[in-house]
Order: sequence, then C-alpha cells, then structure tokens
Amino acid sequence: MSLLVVDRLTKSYREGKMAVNAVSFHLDKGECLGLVGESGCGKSTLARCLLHIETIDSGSIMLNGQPIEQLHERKLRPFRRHMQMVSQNPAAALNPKLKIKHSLLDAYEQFHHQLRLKHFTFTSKAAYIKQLLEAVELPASLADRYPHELSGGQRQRVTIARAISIEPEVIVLDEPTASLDVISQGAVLRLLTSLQTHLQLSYLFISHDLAAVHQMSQRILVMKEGRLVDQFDRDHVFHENRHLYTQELISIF
Ligand SMILES: Nc1ncnc2c1ncn2[C@@H]1O[C@H](COP(=O)(O)OP(=O)(O)OP(=O)(O)O)[C@@H](O)[C@H]1O
Repeated sequence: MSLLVVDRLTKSYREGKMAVNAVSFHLDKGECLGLVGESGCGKSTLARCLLHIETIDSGSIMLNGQPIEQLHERKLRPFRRHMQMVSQNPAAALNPKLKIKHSLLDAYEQFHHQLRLKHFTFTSKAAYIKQLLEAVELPASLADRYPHELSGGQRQRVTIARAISIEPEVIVLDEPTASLDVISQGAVLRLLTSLQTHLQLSYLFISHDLAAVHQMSQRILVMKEGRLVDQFDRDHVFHENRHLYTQELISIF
C-alpha cells in the first residue's frame, strides 16, 4: 500500500485559474518522488495543500490509507506528525526570537504524547537537542544561538532537524536548497539522502531544478501550469517518449 495517495487534487485561488489542476500521484514507503516544474506552475501550492496549510477545492489525500483532506484540526492531529515539511526559506521558517534549541523542541512538545521514537531518544531536552544537531551535522554549540547568528545552510539544517525530530514518515521538501549557494546545496542534498536511509523516510522532493530532482529521486513527476504532464522512472529521463516540456527542461539540465 502506498503511504500517500493523492487523487485529482485541485486548488484555485481565483475563479477560473487553477493553481493545481486534478493532480494525482502516489508516494511509496522509502521512496523519494521528485516533482519538477518552472516557477509559478503550482508546486508550492500543492505542497501547502498536502500539509493543510491551504484548503483544497476538490480531490483526495490519503495518508496510510486514511482520507485526510476533509479533517479539521483535532482529527488531523494524529496525521500531522506523520507528514512534515521543509520549505525554501529557512529564515522565515524559524522564529527569530527563539534560540535554536527551543525551535528544535517545538514539534516534540506538540506531539510527544503520541510519539514512539525509534531513532532518537528523549532522556533530557539537552540530550535530545544534541542528537538532532548531530543528525544534521551541526555542532551542539549552535543550540544556544538565535537564527540570525547562523548561515543560511546552517539554518536549513536546523529546519531539517526539526522536521525529523518527531520521526515522520513523509517529508515534503519544497525547494529545500533554493536559498543556498551551490556548495551548500550539494551538502544539504547529500545530508537529505543519508537521513532518508537512516530514518527510513519518504520524500516528496519539489524543485525547479531537474538536475537536483534527478539526483535525489527514484521517480519524477513533471508539472506545468498546474497539471502533471509527464511522469517516469529516474532512468527513463532521456527516453524519446518524454513530453515536449520535459525535453525542454532536459535541454537546460
Ligand atoms: N496566496 C495566493 N493567492 C493567489 N494566488 C496565488 C497564491 N499563491 C500562489 N498563487 C498563484 O498560484 C500559482 C502557483 O503558484 P505556486 O507558488 O504554487 O508555484 P510554484 O511552482 O511553487 O512557484 P515558485 O517555484 O516560484 O515558488 C501562481 O500563478 C501564483 O501566482
């Protein structure tokens, strides 16, 4: 059974203009599914709909076989811990007034009563924070700093640490390296791949960059103007049957 099944998900902001138009796909356990498309094609809207940050117009979202698209906060809670997001702007994702250690405890404090951690252990706040920082290859000394005292790459590692802190099954990675320089981008992608293996995570990896999507993903979805126009296994990227739009993306690959 697939972990996440999305069926004909549709979202419009304004009458007649679909940001996401009847998008269907599934994500299997342990898989990294790539979603590529140019700016404005609806990738972030799709991500926000999956996380219930946006309401949807129609369609369904099944997580572990349960439909979640209509659930309201109380009933949604048990599912929220299974799906986390890392977004493109770590500066906006972290509260500037909180020290890193407090941001890292945020998800644990919300969900601790329903957690049974397999990889991390919570013996004390300090020990837990140390494990999380280690997992994303950051020094423990960063725990007492504020977000503005970190580099962009370090901040993104903190948001990744926060996402994995409650050991979700799915992480939606929405352009996780968009704000980073090329060297940090490579390092963060390698970290994400290593965490995926160690923590048995499933990713929906969203990017406008086909090269990054190709590096990370076993299967790739291509989105254009709100619709999925192509999907294929990683090894079939150069196949002659690729959609014209995919071929365009490949030409700038
Ligand atoms: N809050 C909003 N209100 C109205 N329209 C929106 C809103 N958010 C996005 N849109 C519109 O929906 C469409 C899809 O935007 P979205 O941000 O999902 O695309 P994207 O592929 O993630 O782009 P980018 O990579 O630049 O973030 C665009 O036409 C955008 O202008």
